[in-house]
Amino acid sequence: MDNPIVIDARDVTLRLGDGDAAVDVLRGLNLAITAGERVAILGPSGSGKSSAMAILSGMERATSGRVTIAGADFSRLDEDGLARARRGRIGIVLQAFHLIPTMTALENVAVPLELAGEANPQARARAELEAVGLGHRLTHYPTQLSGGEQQRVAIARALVGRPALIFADEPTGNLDAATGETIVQLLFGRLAETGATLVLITHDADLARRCNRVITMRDGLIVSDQTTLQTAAE
Ligand SMILES: Nc1ncnc2c1ncn2[C@@H]1O[C@H](COP(=O)(O)OP(=O)(O)OP(=O)(O)O)[C@@H](O)[C@H]1O
Repeated sequence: MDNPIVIDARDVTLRLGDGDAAVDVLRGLNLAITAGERVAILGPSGSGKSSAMAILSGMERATSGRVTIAGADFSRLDEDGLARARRGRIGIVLQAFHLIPTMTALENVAVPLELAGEANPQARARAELEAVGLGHRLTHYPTQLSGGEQQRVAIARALVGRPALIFADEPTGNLDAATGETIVQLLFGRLAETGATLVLITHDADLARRCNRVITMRDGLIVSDQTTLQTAAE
């Protein structure tokens, strides 16, 4: 059987600003992504990558068009509905980690489970941190962790609720090359273990090539969509 479609975007547009200041940031995005794919979205600054991610991850509503994510029609939901729909479906890893500074690593990772009212948040958060090699840093605060360690916590937080989809926006952008490589390997390893689908936003063509599909955006449109020969093991 074919893998299910986890992202189905049809004719998605995004217009920001009013009147003369209005900008057509997305000008008709069509995209279908199936479960287990690792998709890079590449493109120059201002091409609309982050805006596409904001819509596909339910952080922002499209101006027009239809977005279905893991079975939920995001285009019909209001802000509260989007927040609920994101929970359990979507995990996000950002360049600047975005951990909560007043919470320990363990508490940060438990947050999505607590918000979702799930059982045993602390025990599951601990297991997830152990899976990213941070079992010895459970009670450390973000400022007590290196950049690479903070990104491991962010990966654990993104995956702990077992979402169908992970969005990563320049996940190695704040890390040196060696640490970035370790983080990419860790992220891809955890994706293979959990079965989550990846959408990776990047400027970095080398990083994009690690994915099995590379989409290039320019001026609010997809201008190329190529499947590569990468396999899940790489
Ligand atoms: N609130 C806004 N009002 C008007 N235009 C906006 C607004 N936010 C973003 N834009 C414009 O939308 C376009 C796409 O921005 P977006 O951040 O999605 O691009 P990007 O490809 O992710 O760029 P980068 O790689 O630099 O992050 C840019 O031209 C930007 O100036």
